[in-house]
Amino acid sequence: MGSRVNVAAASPSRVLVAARELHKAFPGTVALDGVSLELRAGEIHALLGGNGSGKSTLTKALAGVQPADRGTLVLGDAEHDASTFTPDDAWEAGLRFVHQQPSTFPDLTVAENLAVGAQFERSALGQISWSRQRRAAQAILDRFEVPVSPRARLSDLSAANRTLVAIARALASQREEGSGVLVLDEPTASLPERDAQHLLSSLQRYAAEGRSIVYISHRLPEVLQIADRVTVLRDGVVAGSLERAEIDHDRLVALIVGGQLDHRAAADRPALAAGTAPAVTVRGLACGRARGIDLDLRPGEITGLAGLVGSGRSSILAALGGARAAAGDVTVDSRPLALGSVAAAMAAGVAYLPEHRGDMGFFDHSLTDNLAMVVMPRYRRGLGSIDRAGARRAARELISGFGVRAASEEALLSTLSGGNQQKVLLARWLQRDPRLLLLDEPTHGVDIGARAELHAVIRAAAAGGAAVLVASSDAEELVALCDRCVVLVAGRISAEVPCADLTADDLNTLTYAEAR
Ligand SMILES: Nc1ncnc2c1ncn2[C@@H]1O[C@H](COP(=O)(O)OP(=O)(O)OP(=O)(O)O)[C@@H](O)[C@H]1O
Repeated sequence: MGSRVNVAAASPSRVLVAARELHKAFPGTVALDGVSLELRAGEIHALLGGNGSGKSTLTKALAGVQPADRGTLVLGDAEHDASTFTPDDAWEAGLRFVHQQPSTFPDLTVAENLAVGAQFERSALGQISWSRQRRAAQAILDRFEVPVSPRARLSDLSAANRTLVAIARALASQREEGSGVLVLDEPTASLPERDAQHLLSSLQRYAAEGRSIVYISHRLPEVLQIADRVTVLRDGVVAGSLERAEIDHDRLVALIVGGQLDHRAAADRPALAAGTAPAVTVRGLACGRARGIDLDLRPGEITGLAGLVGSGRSSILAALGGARAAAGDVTVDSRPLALGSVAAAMAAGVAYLPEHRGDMGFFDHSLTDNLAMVVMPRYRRGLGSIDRAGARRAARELISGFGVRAASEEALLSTLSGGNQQKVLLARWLQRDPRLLLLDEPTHGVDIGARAELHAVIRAAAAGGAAVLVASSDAEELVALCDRCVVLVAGRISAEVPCADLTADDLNTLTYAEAR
């Protein structure tokens, strides 16, 4: 990485795209309030900001998929009215976008994925030529140094390589070699450390060729590592822009949260009394890749599940949440739990927040409906009527208690930013005072301030008597949040370590060492 040519630093580089004074309002929210941004050739430009600060809205305005209400976009020599900017304009100007879950096709091969949206290679008779297709794909993979075979099915690749294929596809369609803008929305959010590093060094290479890379992330260590410049949004305005030499952790945090982080969240919890009986026992659990899983989960204890993608972390949580078929013996408060049934799990006091919000429990209704749905008996009145005013009151309290940024309790869940949706879903389950709380990537897409708040909420749930099981690809998060960590390798538990003196590096070492 040290050999990288930093074009941005070497010369006052060309501005490829400039956004000037963008405004965008939604009912009840001003998402962009005069935002300006310059993207230069050869730079990695980090776009940061708390949940709901306007990052996605700015990205959508640049992509033309949700134009700004007003403002100007300057693309090379051409000036566009931002309110009439279209996806075609963005494409023509060489703007490409890769989202957190890239829109690739898992059942197709790498070569097929690279051909979709471009042109399939055809023989002289006009038929699709698969051998030419594979050769063309190989050339793209070589050019962007993506270490996969054109014949591999996308679903068989690691998450990092899937993302790299999506990026290669986006870059290959840019007209001029080594120019244009690539916007990446949290590409490393669910990648383990080593895969994330692989992706970051690829991005540095792509920038050094003269592109501009916009990098949206909540992971500050990555930003410190790769950003040439940073723009921080807060409440729809630019809170600050920093050049490489000015970027440091504390400055970034201060710009993102608008002050100091609240460290109360990190306060110690009372130590767990020795000999506390487990609230949940798991014996011989088998689900997906996970096999022979034995766990004792005690009330008040937060247990982390560490492991690489595909190690079985998510399968274990889904099995205990009743969302996947599974075999084995599980008890909650000494009573056997019927596996494979969400209803049985809920009745036993299990609350499960899956990794992908869309998988389970995301209903595009109002926040009130989403929060009330798991505690409906509280609001039922005689003759089938519902105490709607009571549900709205409770929703308002939860929204303020969890610091959710929303226009009102009647806003649709889909109109909230990603991190705020996550807070609502966590708030929903915590109302039930669960006995077992299962959290898969609980702070995925959540900003640094909200993350501390969510950790405090999770600790409070444990202090209230819940046994908590957390899966995360972020070792920092696990060691900060958990009492102990269980390391999974290829579906089996390979180690169990207390977190008191554990560092994230220790945990990563365990995870990878065991994987060899
Ligand atoms: N379609 C919409 N309707 C109503 N409000 C919206 C809509 N899209 C975004 N908003 C609001 O605009 C604000 C900015 O949201 P945006 O998604 O741009 O934030 P973000 O910085 O990308 O957040 P996150 O880090 O959580 O993804 C938020 O308050 C959000 O609720």
